[in-house]
Amino acid sequence: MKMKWLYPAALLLWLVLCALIGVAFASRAVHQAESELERVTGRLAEDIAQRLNATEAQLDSYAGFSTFGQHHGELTEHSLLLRQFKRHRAIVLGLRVRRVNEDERAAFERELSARRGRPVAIHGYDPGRQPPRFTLEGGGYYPVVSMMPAGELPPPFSPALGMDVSRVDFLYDALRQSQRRELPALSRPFALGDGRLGYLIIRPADEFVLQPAPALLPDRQFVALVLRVDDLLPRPLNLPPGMRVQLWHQRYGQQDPQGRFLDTGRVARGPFETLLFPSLELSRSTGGSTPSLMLKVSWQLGWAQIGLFEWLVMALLALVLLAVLLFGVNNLLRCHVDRVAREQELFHLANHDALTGLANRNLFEDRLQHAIRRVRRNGKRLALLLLDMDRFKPVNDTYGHAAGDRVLQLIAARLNEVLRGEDTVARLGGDEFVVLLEDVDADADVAQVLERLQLALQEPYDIDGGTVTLGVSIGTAFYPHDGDSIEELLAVADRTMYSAKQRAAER
Ligand SMILES: Nc1nc2c(ncn2[C@@H]2O[C@H](COP(=O)(O)OP(=O)(O)OP(=O)(O)O)[C@@H](O)[C@H]2O)c(=O)[nH]1
Repeated sequence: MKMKWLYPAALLLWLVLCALIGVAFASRAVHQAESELERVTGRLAEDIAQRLNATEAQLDSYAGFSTFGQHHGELTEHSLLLRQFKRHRAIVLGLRVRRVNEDERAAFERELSARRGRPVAIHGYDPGRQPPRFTLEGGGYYPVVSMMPAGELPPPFSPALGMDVSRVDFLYDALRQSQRRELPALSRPFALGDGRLGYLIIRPADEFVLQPAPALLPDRQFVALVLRVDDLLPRPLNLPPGMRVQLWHQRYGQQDPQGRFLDTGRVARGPFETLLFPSLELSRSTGGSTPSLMLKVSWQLGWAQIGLFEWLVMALLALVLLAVLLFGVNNLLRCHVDRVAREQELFHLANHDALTGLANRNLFEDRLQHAIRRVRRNGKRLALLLLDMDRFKPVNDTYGHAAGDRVLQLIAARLNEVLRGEDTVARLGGDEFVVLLEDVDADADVAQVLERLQLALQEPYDIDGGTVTLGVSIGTAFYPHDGDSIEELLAVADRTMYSAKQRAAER
């Protein structure tokens, strides 16, 4: 049996095992990455919530002192606000907004103009126009009644005094949210004057503080802060390679660029990496007292997930596996070769004569059987020659058994020399040999072989201590003429051999 397939099979097994090791290490890396993603997402969500809570606290204190300012003058309010701004760099602007009904509008504008010392009218804001166009429509208004600082203001707040918040959809949306929940609400982000992103946080002012100012009841007042988006998240973000952070307003879809607070952008990965490694993602709702932001952290994993140590361990495991497999295959092959050699040896011992190396009776009968079957098909003849040496016993008696053995070996060698390769010669025992000639065409051919055998075997044999000469008596039998079984053929050959021996003895 050929065992050459063992090497490719071992190589295939090795590749499969290497792939399994790779998968095990990769799944371990993915598991670690999942924990890391959870940790980073939790940390960011926590951070954002804390920052928004701090901003809400600023807004709460602004709500307090803005009404206080109405009693003690705006100068006091502004100086308190300025102090707050200095401590909290993220704050860009503080605003106070008040609801004014249509029938109160004229009185309100008069009062605001008198307070500001210049004409102030309620106006809308159309950011689509360059320069922006300020318009006004009927109904109720939410004009800005106070703002800080009053200098260079970012759109949509320039000029903000008297601007109707309800005409800016995203600001009005935040205002309505805060009104409904009686809690702070966030607007979507918008561009500040310096091009950076800002957002507005707004809440109703504390009405019980307004009690001593009946002129303002039943109007609702709101306070708002405009803050920089940059300060909503820790800087730098310190993200692992390949990680992407997206933060958007819950009232906008993830794909809507209007609601986007932050997007660190997709990280480029090779096609092989995207094919082999999974992409993980985790979303969290975050914010202050009313979570209004969505945080999504996605992570396309890649080669970087598997560290140098893991690569080394994998390479080592692969090498050890290869060595073990090659060792196993070599051992298997060696065992196989040994077994085949042992089988061949056993076969030889079972079918050959130990002294001369010629076929024994067993093998001879087998060959004869095969030859009879072949000849039955092709109609040819077989000849069986039975050889018995004359005067062999005296060799043993005179020169010893070892010399007799040597002579038997020399006889075998001469038989092999005289006969063709395809003829079978066997030792039946003692000094008796048998020859099988196949494809015999004519009797003359057999006679020729008999003569050659007799000449060769009658030549003197050199042994230790002298030279011996032997005779040989040969009996013949033909298949199918003399029988069609081995026993019949051997019996006929034995008879003719015996007659030949007698003739030789008489001479
Ligand atoms: N050395 C040796 N002698 C053997 C072996 N096997 C048998 N013999 C001997 O060979 C002899 C064969 O006997 P025979 O055939 O009667 O002897 P022979 O002198 O040839 O007599 P004829 O055949 O009548 O001429 C016996 O003496 C056996 O002991 C063997 O393996 N080695």
